[in-house]
Amino acid sequence: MTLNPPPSQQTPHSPRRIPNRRVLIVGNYCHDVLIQNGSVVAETLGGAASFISNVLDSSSVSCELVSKVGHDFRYEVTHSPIVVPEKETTVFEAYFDLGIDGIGHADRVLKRVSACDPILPSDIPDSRFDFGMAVGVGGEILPETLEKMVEICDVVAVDIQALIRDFDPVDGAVKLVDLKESGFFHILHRIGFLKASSDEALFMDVEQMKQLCCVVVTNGEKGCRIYHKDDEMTVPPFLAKQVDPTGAGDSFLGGLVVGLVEGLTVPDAALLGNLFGSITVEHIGQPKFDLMMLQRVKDEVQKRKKQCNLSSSHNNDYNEFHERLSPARFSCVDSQLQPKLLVNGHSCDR
Ligand SMILES: Nc1ncnc2c1ncn2[C@@H]1O[C@H](COP(=O)(O)OP(=O)(O)OP(=O)(O)O)[C@@H](O)[C@H]1O
Ligand SMILES: O[C@H]1[C@H](O)[C@@H](O)[C@H](O)[C@@H](O)[C@H]1O
Repeated sequence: MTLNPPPSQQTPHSPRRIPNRRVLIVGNYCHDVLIQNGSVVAETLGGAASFISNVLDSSSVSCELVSKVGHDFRYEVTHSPIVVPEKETTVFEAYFDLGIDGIGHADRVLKRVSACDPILPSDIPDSRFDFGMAVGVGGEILPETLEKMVEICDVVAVDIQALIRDFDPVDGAVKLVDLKESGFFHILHRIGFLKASSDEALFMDVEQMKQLCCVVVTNGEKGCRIYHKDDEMTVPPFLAKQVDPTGAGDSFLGGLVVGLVEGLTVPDAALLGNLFGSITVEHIGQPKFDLMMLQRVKDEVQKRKKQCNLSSSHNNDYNEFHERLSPARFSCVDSQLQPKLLVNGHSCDR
């Protein structure tokens, strides 16, 4: 199975004089408060946009980020957000001791306790991009925002959490609505990739969506599964010692897009996604990727591209790529230093 990136969903536009910028990330930064047994165990920079830009920046993939925060935003970030002085930054509380259902599904209960402004089409630059990533966390992506993204980006990857989250009016608890009722359904035939966790995938019809775009369902320590038209396949995980699952799906999506921008096939790019996801669960908050590991991954990606160019028969053998990436992944050993406050009992031993 090849599962190559779907062709671009470009709308007709005049011939380009200026080359595309590479990746546009749209989604608000937030403050994450991690709570266990009634106590705050960590406060960190959050938001899918922050985890994704961390992966892209670390992998030297140039990106532009559109994000809104309030006057109280606390973090130094590489990609400056738009500050809305009269608003507060989006805040999520993540409760790690509620709602664990015994079979590893709900690893945390999330409450959005404050929400910054939505991102409007006019907040997004008018340039063209190779990839767009619609990665809201607190309802900040509007249907018209996504419409603008599909117009200016060759391929758009969407995290379903940006589309199907609803928030309890009293305590902000995150609820999910069916994708068909989300108000975004009419735009989805124009996107390239839809990423969902296995819990979120229950809120869409995968059989229907895989006809419209490439669907990627992540499944924690089990890796991920890709669906496109009549093809589907599982892409294996990397072993990790889980400390905090926050941001794993975001880093996964970052790794997937790094692979696609580099010209890898979808399964190979998903392997990079699994790699960055597995490293992220070993950290509380934003992972700092080991420089040696990043260099080894870059080298392996280049080797893989050469190999695929030489022989199309290698295209489907992503197991070999997995074997080559595994040692690179284990050069990143600082997980031993992390306090293990948020282990959920679903981690793997190396
Ligand atoms: N315990 C783990 N061991 C190894 N890899 C993991 C583990 N947890 C997550 N991953 C990797 O990260 C990817 C994304 O994880 P997951 O499916 O938990 O996403 P998610 O629920 O969207 O995460 P989040 O909402 O916390 O960002 C997985 O497909 C897998 O590759
Ligand atoms: O920082 C986290 C992270 O981005 C998660 O993917 C998202 O589900 C949460 O809402 C957010 O607080």
